Amino acid sequence: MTSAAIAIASDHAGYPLKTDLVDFLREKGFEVLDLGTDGAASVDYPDFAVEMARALKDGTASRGVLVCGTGLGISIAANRYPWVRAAMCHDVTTARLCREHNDANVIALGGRLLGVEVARDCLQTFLTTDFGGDRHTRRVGKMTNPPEL
Ligand SMILES: O=C(CO)[C@H](O)[C@H](O)COP(=O)(O)O
Repeated sequence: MTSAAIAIASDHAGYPLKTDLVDFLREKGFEVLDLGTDGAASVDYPDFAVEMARALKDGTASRGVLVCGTGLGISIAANRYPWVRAAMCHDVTTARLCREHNDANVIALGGRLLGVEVARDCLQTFLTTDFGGDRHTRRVGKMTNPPEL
């Protein structure tokens, strides 16, 4: 892990889990960049995915955590940006493999689907698992620079 902050963002549906994960990250000693949302009022998850993409692009964050109701919409939105590899994870195996094989730099979690303990375990695994390199480097490169169609 680099020393840059871990960015975290959610919509209203992900806000309760985000609040817990901010505490978890701080307990673990990480610097946390909380990009919102800041309460239960209904918001649009793509707006927070954009802020995550911005934080990763300008280097204020090295990794990110995104939470919406399912983890689906906010990961789809973040993955519109080629430097974002957001992986929707629902257990520690997907959290491990998204790092080993995909070099994911963002974990996306479903705040309405996951219990807090499972989400914390996923995040811990995501943050402590290294990219495997080798053949996976070539494949990640193809995602970062896809052919023009
Ligand atoms: O999971 C999500 C996107 O994938 C959103 O959190 C969900 O769609 C929000 O729904 P609602 O506006 O009904 O609270």
